[in-house]
Amino acid sequence: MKFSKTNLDSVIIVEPDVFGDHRGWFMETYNESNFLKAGISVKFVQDNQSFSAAKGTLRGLHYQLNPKAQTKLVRCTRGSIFDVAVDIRKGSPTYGNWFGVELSAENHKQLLVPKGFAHGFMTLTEDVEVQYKVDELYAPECDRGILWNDPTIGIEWPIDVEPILSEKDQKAPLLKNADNNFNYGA
Ligand SMILES: Cc1cn([C@H]2C[C@H](O)[C@@H](COP(=O)(O)OP(=O)(O)O[C@H]3O[C@H](C)C(=O)[C@H](O)[C@H]3O)O2)c(=O)[nH]c1=O
Repeated sequence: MKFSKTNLDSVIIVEPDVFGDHRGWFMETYNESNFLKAGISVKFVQDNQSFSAAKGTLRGLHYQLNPKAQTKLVRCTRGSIFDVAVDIRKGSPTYGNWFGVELSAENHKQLLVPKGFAHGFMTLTEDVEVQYKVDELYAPECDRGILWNDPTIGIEWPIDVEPILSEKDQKAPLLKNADNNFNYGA
């Protein structure tokens, strides 16, 4: 299992070891001991899965406020997505900066999105399944969003068509107007 840093501290790309043979392949998709050895201490309590039928579906940018903030370990098990994390910790040297990476059933890559970061993805194919582990239970009262194309963040989404969005995501606020109780270093 390989852990790679990104331009955002604590946002990590995780690449499991894949064991192929004549039947196909096997991989450990999560291993607590490997994460602890990599200095990542997290206790996941919920697994999520979503299906998006159309290419260009965009889910995000989402996060849960403290005290229900979530660390997420995201992977794509069918098709392909462009997965994005945005630093929304006030006072962070990378506040408002984003990182994106292609996660796919093919490349087996995962993205660790820590508390204090908004998360979203755009599907790059049809019939996409995304699975992710979170370390806090769903708390709708703490569920918040930021507008996917907030110009102050400037995410370079890879498909230049109008994305398919939920009503909630269409109405999400800009980062500067979003509820935010994340402070860098807190
Ligand atoms: C997140 C969540 C949702 N739900 C229910 C609430 C709604 O009735 C329905 C769809 O929820 P939502 O539209 O928020 O789903 P997504 O747009 O896929 O949002 C998720 O996708 C983005 C990329 C994220 O990072 C978040 O984890 C999460 O917000 O599932 C639950 O019952 N439990 C949950 O943990």
